[in-house]
Amino acid sequence: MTNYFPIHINLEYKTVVIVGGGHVATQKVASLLPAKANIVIVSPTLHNTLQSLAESGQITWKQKEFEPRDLDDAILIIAATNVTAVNEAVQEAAQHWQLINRTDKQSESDFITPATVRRGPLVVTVSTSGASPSLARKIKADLEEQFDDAYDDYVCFLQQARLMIAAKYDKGPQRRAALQALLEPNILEWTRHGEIDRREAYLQQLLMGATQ
Ligand SMILES: C[C@@]1(CC(=O)O)c2cc3[nH]c(cc4nc(cc5[nH]c(cc(n2)[C@H]1CCC(=O)O)[C@@](C)(CC(=O)O)[C@@H]5CCC(=O)O)C(CC(=O)O)=C4CCC(=O)O)c(CCC(=O)O)c3CC(=O)O
Ligand SMILES: NC(=O)C1=CN([C@@H]2O[C@H](COP(=O)(O)OP(=O)(O)OC[C@H]3O[C@@H](n4cnc5c(N)ncnc54)[C@H](O)[C@@H]3O)[C@@H](O)[C@H]2O)C=CC1
Repeated sequence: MTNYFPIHINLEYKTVVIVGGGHVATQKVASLLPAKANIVIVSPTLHNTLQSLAESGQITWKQKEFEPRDLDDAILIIAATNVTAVNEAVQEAAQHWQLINRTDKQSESDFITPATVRRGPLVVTVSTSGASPSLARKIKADLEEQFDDAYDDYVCFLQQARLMIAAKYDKGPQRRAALQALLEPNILEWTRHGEIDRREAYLQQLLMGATQ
């Protein structure tokens, strides 16, 4: 089994080339779009969902069969055609500095993509290291329930509160105690119920030094 190293890459304005424009390519595009990558699809055909994204300029579609020069600017490459020989040719054409994901052959991939739950800044990913992609998908569905939509606003609040606490207290025990007190479970509940005033009052207390 490969022990993959999990990282979160900033792909903004970086080019990701996907060869193939079918179901699997559509799944990969869905997880790449929030990362604001420059997504280029090389494929003679395009899945319906991807057609509208191409029309609105959110992705670039090169309507053609794969050629090695299609990979020129790619930092990441996803080989997602239904033809093994084409996926092999994509792998062959990749330079040593380009990372490739063979969607049909895990053992030949430099990276694999996890199942991902996004709630604003909160990103929860699941991987089975390729052992069972379906299990990764199932665990994701469970996590979607556990981390409901309220987490978006909740984590954004924690981010702002953390900045305010850092501005108020120097590094040290008082700052640590205030940051720790932010994990008070009521804050999530207040967020869920729209009780923003109570949440704000709690933060103001922390900023006045009340952490016990
Ligand atoms: C190694 C990896 C490489 C990669 O693609 O990155 C890979 C490889 C392969 N998947 C295959 C099949 C399926 N994959 C899914 C679903 C997902 N697959 C995803 C990731 C990964 N799939 C990477 C490992 C992830 C991990 O476990 O850590 C998810 C999580 C994320 C995503 O795709 O972005 C996404 C869920 C999306 C979501 O819900 O969010 C389903 C189920 C379904 O679609 O409902 C099936 C059918 C059931 C089955 O076969 O188990 C096959 C055989 C193909 C064939 O038969 O030819 C291979 C090839 C091989 O195993 O070598
Ligand atoms: N990693 C994963 O999560 C999964 C991987 N797979 C694998 O992914 C592969 C693709 O599956 P789907 O997307 O369902 O197939 P699909 O049939 O929906 O799409 C295949 C795409 O490849 C394109 N294509 C074919 N020849 C090409 C060429 N020479 N140059 C460029 N594009 C070309 C087709 O036009 C089509 O758009 C399968 O072979 C399967 O092994 C399948 C399920 C899940």
